[in-house]
This record gives sequence, C-alpha cells and structure tokens, in this order.
Amino acid sequence: METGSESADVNMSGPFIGAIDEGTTSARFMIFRAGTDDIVCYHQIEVPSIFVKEGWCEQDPRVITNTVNECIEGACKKLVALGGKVKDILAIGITNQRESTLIWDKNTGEALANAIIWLDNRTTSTVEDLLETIPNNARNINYLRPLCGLPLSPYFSGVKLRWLRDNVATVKRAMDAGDAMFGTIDTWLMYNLTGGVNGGVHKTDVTNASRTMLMNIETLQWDGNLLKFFGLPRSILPEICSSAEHFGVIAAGSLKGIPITADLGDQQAALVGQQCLSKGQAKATYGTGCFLLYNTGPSIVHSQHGLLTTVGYQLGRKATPYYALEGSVSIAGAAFNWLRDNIGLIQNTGQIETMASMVDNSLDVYFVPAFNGLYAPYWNQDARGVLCGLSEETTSEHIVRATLEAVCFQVRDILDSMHKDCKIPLAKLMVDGGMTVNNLFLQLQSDLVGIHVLRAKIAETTALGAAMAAYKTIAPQYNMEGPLSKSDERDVVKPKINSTERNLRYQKWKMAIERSLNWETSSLAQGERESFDGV
Ligand SMILES: Nc1ncnc2c1ncn2[C@@H]1O[C@H](COP(=O)(O)OP(=O)(O)O)[C@@H](O)[C@H]1O
Ligand SMILES: O=P(O)(O)OC[C@H](O)CO
Repeated sequence: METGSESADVNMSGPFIGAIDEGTTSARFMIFRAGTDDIVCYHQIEVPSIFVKEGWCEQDPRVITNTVNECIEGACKKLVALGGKVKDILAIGITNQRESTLIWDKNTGEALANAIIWLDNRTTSTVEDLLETIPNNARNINYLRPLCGLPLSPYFSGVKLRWLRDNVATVKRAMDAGDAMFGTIDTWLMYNLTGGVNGGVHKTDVTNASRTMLMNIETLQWDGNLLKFFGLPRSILPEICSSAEHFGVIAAGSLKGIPITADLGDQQAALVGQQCLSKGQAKATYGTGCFLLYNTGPSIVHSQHGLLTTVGYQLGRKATPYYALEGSVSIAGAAFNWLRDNIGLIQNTGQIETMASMVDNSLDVYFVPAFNGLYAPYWNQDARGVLCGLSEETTSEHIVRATLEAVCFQVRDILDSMHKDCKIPLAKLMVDGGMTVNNLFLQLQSDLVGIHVLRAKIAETTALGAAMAAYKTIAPQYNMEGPLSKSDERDVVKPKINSTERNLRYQKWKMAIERSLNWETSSLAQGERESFDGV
C-alpha cells in the first residue's frame, strides 16, 4: 500500500529537510520546510512482517532498504510535481523502530539472517540461560541495570544478537572470523544509503545504542563487561555517534550527495518532535506499541518501579546528553490488528471509534493483550493475553471498547511508576501516533488516568523530530524550542469521570493483570496435562 499527500501551499521554494521514518508497520520519507512542522509532501509504504512461528517476528532486510528507497523516490517525484527542487533538500535525518536487530557480512554487504523485530519473543529461553549465569544464583532481571539502564528481556538487541550467534551457524562463523557487522535498523539503512559494501559507514547514535544492553549508560560507549556477559565480540559493533552530526553522504538515487545529519530511535525522535526538551516534560506515542518518555534532563534516573533508563537525545558531539525514563507497552494499536486479522471482529481501523462509541462503557470487560509477555512495569515474559468479565450481554462493541481501555490502563500503570520514581505527578501528557486520530480513545485516556491529554498538531512528530535534529546540525543557530508553525494550538482533552470511578476501574484492571501474569509457567505441567488428556 502506498500513501502520500501534498501540501496545498503554493510557495514551493526551499530550504527543505527530509526525514526517513522506518517504523514497525510502515516506512515513509517526509519532506518538511526547514525549521517548521510544515510537511511539503511524503511517500509511505507498508513493510510486511514475517511470522515464522508463534512468537517470532521478522522482516526482510532487503525489503526494508528497497521500501525506504521507493519512499525517497516517491516523495522526491511529488516534490518536483509540486514545483519544488530536490536540490533544496539540505540534509536528511533517520528515525527508526528500535531494538530490531540485523547482522550482515562486511565482504558482501548481504544480511546473514532476517531482521529480528523488537517484539519477537523467540529469545525467552536465551534470557533464561543468561539469568543462570548471574553470580550467586541471583537470577535477577535487573542485574545489568546499573550499567545499561535496562532489565534483561527478549525486547533488547543484545539478547537477540546472542540468539543469532547461538542458533545461526553463518552468523557465528562470520562473528568469529571478524566478518560480521551488527546494526539496528538505522545502522543498516545508513550503511546502505552511504554506499554499502563500497564505503558505506558503520554508525549508530546514542539513543539507538542505549536500547542494545551493550552500551554503558554513563560513558555512552560500548561496555566490555556487557559484551562479556552476552558473549559478543566488539568487532561487530558500529561507532556510537551523537544524534545530530554529520554521519555520511547519500551515495545514489535522487538524494545523491545530500548529507545525513541526524539519527534517533523513533520514540526519542517523537520526544524531540513534541518539543519535550526540558526536564519534566513527557510524551506518549501510540502506534504498534505505546511508548511513554519522560525527560529527566542531564541526570540519569534509575527506576525503582520497572521503567527503563534510556538516552533521550544528544544534539551534537559536544552537546550534553539528555536522558529519559521510558515506559514501554509492546501491544497498543497492534491489538486492533489482531482483532482484525486473527479474530475478524473489525474489518478496518476506521471502524474502531464508531463501534466503541455505540456502547456507553465496556460492560465490565477487561482485555490484557499480553501476546508476547508484558513490558513495563511488569517485565513478565510469561504473561499471556486474557479477556475477562464476559457475560451473555457482551457484544463486539464492548470488546473493541475494552481494547481501547487496555491501552489507557497500561499507560496508567506507567504513569504511576513515573510518579513513584520522580515524585512529581504529570499535569499533562503530550500524545501522538496512529491511535491518536481516535477522539474517543483520547477521552478514555484522559478519564482513566485523570490527566489533561494534548494531541500533537501533526501526527508525524517522529519524522519531525528527526528533521529538527538534522536541521540543527547544519544550522546551529536554529532554536528547537521556538514555534514550529503559525499557530501552536493543540486539542486538549480533559477528564470527565471522577476519581472514585477511575480507581474502581483501575482495581479491576489490576485483577485482570493478575490473571495474565506468568500464564506460560502456570499452565499445567507436562505430567498433569497427560493425566488430564487420559480422563
Ligand atoms: N482510529 C484508530 N483507533 C485506534 N487505533 C488505530 C486507529 N487507526 C490506527 N490505529 C492503530 O495505530 C497503529 C498504527 O500507528 P502508527 O503510528 O502508524 O504505527 P507504527 O509507527 O508503529 O508503524 C496500528 O496498530 C493501528 O491498529
Ligand atoms: O515502530 P513503532 O512506532 O511501533 O516503534 C517501535 C519502537 O521503537 C520499539 O521500541
């Protein structure tokens, strides 16, 4: 599927900044008027995921690069058709789905396996094995947190890389021979865009590196102790750069000669695009998953309540790095893809709001879409989805509404943790991402958390953040906190229910969570299952 729209603006003179946004479900190339949130044109194409087995999720590395190239060419063509000039694109930024892991051969430039996508759960047993190696039989998922800010989980790249080394013979051979190159999606794209095997750069930025479990969160360098823990060689790793600097020059196609001057993980890019550039500001992006980032300024806050410590951005080699506390939810909008593709309860996402609005409430139905375990704040890889509170009166509409509420409750879980870690309750939450076109959803989010919800002016804050950082590199005088458009007005949604009702609903949610946790391990043991079968 291809989509793209053009600005009706008649003034087509530059300068422009381009942004590649390679997300989990689609890639897009967007052209902005430099220093503003004005989208001149864009081209977007879906990227298929490959579900090899239960819990596995892969993407074809060549499909990713080809799709991004098609998006670039498509958007450039639209720019020219509108009367603009490609040479007026001064620079481009890259932003990407994070943690997804790629490994390729440096002699051929070809991938040695499909990309393992961030929500892939095949590495559950790798995590179990790694837990066994922790001294004193501690089996503590937080063992590495002081070094990298993250708990041991199938989510992160280091665990996926270890799985590739243990399970794919060509990967192990290439690693041992010093022929392997590792990268998250940004690194793979940058390598290919700057020439691949003919001189392509091997680089990443601090935000993407902070999701690997291999970077030290204080020094912002690869850490020998972490590499030793995961049994991975240093030779495979890209150079860690800041998020805004000169990374390389595009080698071919319409953008040939244009520099890449920014690289950020997509959630961090959205933090920048939402202008949450001061300590205490937070945003939530609702796409495939939902990711809430709270800017903690230059200080590292180690969460005591299940959040991640991550790099927010570092806008230049010499700039101070800003950190963030992150609450990650793996299944948000993806729950609707599941209702559509697996259950057939909806036919398209356009129906969600209509259906959920047909009922006044979810009739006590609670849905925990823990398809691949639960991320923050539970970090329970054995959790599985549960749908509870069903009765004879339950209809599809109640289930659709309960699915929207599930995302809202998960955000409440995270905000409660943030409140405990940072002590200051958030007064307002900036929101963006595919789900935020849904007005009822925003009302439910505001109701179920008891907070003002402010919708971003443009949905594409992720690409915007990458474009802003790319512009900052070439125009250091650019004030990233200044106005991005003529009017900065946002939609504000305020709570309509009282705290008693809110808290009662949340208690029920917690009961549903209890039923979901440890489902994998709490299922019948093999012996019990056999005797049950024999009854
Ligand atoms: N009206 C809607 N209501 C609820 N969810 C929606 C709606 N429209 C799209 N979505 C969900 O939003 C997600 C896509 O958002 P997007 O920000 O493009 O995702 P990503 O960046 O992860 O690729 C999909 O999972 C889809 O189910
Ligand atoms: O592609 P998105 O927008 O779902 O974002 C994915 C995240 O970066 C995963 O950590």
